[in-house]
Amino acid sequence: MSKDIPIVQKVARSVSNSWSNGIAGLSSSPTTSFHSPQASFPGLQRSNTTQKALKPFDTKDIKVLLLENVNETGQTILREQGYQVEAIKSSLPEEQLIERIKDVHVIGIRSKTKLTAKVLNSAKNLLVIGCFCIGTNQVDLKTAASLGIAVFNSPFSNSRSVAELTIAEIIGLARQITDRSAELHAGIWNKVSAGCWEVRGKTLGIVGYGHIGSQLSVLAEQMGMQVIYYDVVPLMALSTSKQIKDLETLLSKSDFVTLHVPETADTNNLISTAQFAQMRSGSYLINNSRGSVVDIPALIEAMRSGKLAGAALDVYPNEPGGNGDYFNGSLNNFTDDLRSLKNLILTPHIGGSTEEAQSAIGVEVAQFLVRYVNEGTTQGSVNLPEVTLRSLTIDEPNHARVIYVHKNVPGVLRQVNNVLADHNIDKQMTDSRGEIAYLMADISNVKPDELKELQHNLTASSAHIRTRILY
Ligand SMILES: NC(=O)C1=CN([C@@H]2O[C@H](COP(=O)(O)OP(=O)(O)OC[C@H]3O[C@@H](n4cnc5c(N)ncnc54)[C@H](O)[C@@H]3O)[C@@H](O)[C@H]2O)C=CC1
Ligand SMILES: O=C(O)CCC(=O)C(=O)O
Repeated sequence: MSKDIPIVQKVARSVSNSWSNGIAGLSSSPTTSFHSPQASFPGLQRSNTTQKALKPFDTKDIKVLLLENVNETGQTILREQGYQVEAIKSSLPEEQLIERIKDVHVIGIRSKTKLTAKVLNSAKNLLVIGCFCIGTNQVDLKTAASLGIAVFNSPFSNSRSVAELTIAEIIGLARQITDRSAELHAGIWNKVSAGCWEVRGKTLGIVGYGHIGSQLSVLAEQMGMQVIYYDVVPLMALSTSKQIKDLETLLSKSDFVTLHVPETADTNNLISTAQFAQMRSGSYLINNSRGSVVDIPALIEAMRSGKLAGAALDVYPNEPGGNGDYFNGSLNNFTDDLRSLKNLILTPHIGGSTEEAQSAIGVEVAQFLVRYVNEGTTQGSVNLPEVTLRSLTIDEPNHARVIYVHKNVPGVLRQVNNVLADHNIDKQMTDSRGEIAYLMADISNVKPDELKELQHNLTASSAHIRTRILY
């Protein structure tokens, strides 16, 4: 298979000046020395104008910490901005994370790093979090929003990879491939057909018909499977698949059940003893979603009793921060039981681990991070309101961009506009999400020595969470 990574849309170096109450280490003396602009996000620009790229401080003052082996594509985009990027292959335990996160402005993680309230409260300079994956359950999104820290993810760049892994597992379980392979690796020739099946004509029950579930349904139908799905919201059925009104009915009709739901309070132990009882005898369960979704002791019991003919697990309640011989009792006390079971495919959370997915995720999330740091754009954020303004251009030399994250309470806009009253507000956009609101305003005729006062006055409001001024 080709190792070539897909052509990556490079983000040109384009860093705005930033005057932020939360950033230590950045220059506090903005100048008017505007630099040659480059277009980094063409879609957001007006035609025939060139985006302004401003650098009153050295871009290497932006510190980025990337954990969990974030793909080279993402690292390159961030380095090309001039940011100081440190990339580590594993995740970090909480105490080390608290130490390391203190002075970074940007952190990039995948599914293992837990950004809890305790960790976030120690991240005094943190502007933005990039989850280089789909799931964001590892981040305390509410606390992040309350601190004015934006969170981005990659909503579907690895969906196809997870769907393809699931297809491989459906056939692998039906034919007991991993058992036969393990036997032959041990020198045992065991040619059997009992309990091995074609998948054609069998019923696949998909729980969670989002990006992954619906993609999987198309692939499964192409192999001649009948697809039914259960989701908490009504969703358009692709091809000939059918939505089922409740989980119990889906479980009782499916030969293969596969889970593609997020980790939430409602999906915790979604499949437990009662649900295994509702499944068909000799059916199969696949969990490529999150470890909390399946009650593993109940699964072990269902496998031992013969109720299940096989299962595949890619995710576990506790997963190690890096690679190594961790699949023992130290993290999860049921690992020995799992390892002893036949026709149980165990994979180390590799659903999204393909070259294609990782390089695409690297680009997508790094671009979100750059846009947020340089321009304040929250489009794509999973925890802040989505706000964007078209770029400032070199035709607007004395403009500044005010970014104001604040509590969503009455009277704030009046206060902000009073502070900005001496300037023309060229464009302004504000939106709220729950208790948090996000305002962006481009103002003209701003002299460099007025920036400090603007910053001070905006920060004075009791509703203030975070103010940045880009100019
Ligand atoms: N193993 C791996 O490497 C990977 C695992 N994942 C996991 O897969 C999950 C699903 O990913 P996507 O399909 O992209 O998410 P998605 O958000 O597109 O779809 C999830 C679907 O689940 C439904 N849902 C939520 N709660 C439900 C419940 N209680 N019962 C039934 N349906 C429910 C939602 O309505 C939605 O349609 C992610 O949240 C992530 O945890 C994602 C990528 C890679
Ligand atoms: O590849 C990873 O680290 C995480 C994949 C995953 O679970 C996700 O995208 O939610």
